[in-house]
Amino acid sequence: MSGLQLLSEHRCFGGFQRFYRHDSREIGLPMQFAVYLPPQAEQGAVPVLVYLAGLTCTEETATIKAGAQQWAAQHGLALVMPDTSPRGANLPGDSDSWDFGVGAGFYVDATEQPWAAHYRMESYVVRELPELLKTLPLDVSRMGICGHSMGGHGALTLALKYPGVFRSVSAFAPIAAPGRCPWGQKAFAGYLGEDREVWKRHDASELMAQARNPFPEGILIDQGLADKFLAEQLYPEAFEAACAKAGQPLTLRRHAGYDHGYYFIQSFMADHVVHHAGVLSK
Ligand SMILES: N[C@@H](CCC(=O)N[C@@H](CSC=O)C(=O)NCC(=O)O)C(=O)O
Repeated sequence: MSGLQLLSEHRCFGGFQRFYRHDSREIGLPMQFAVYLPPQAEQGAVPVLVYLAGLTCTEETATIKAGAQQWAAQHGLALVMPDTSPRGANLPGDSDSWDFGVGAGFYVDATEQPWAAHYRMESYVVRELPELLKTLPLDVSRMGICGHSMGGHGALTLALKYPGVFRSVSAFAPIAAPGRCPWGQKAFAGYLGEDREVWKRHDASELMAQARNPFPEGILIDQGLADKFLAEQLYPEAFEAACAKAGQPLTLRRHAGYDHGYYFIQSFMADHVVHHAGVLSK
């Protein structure tokens, strides 16, 4: 018994788009996630690309808007799209703002009260989800991770913290230095407390500055230059500098005219799937 409840299944590019619900051990509440199984999964276990979405999103957002399934079908990659926070905890203030609490779990394990009991998105993504995925035709020894904005922060930090879990990493417009930006400072103070040394353990630019070329096949980041959040919230240049210091190959592409939304993500999704498929097929 996997404990997974299949909520819906839809034919999509020769494979299946599925939505699951389960009682989460780490979160202590029911959680939902989306899985795209490409046609190749009918022949055997396929590699997995985990996609972490941004603030205000659910497991459905990128499933509907990112246009990733067509490329995943071509390259034989499964897509796993989790939710962005616990839901139903009903903690005081958890729905007062769109950048903290519900829809804004920031992919960390909270240590502060009242968040610590349920806001455990790091352990959920890194430990519980792979165990659940083993019950599907998925090869969790070949997993990559990608994400957007808050999810880009999640993808970069979880890849850097758990290189044994994720073999490839990429991001769209990631919050690349959360310790320096209002979104990150608010989330880290709320979930982790005021100690900035603790924040550094969850900050992609700080983690990368201490690393030594952990992803020799490179990291891919796309960033729109018409992104309204770029100057105040994202700091790709901090991650770029940290990669240079660490000897980490980075392809950081800056695109004139593209904003922060899913039209931008759709435009470059094929390249991200190719990036991950190239690493995970070896
Ligand atoms: N409500 C906000 C906008 C919220 C927003 O733009 N969310 C982004 C992620 S931002 C960083 O994590 C997102 O992906 N939204 C979903 C979508 O469908 O675009 C505001 O008022 O500005």
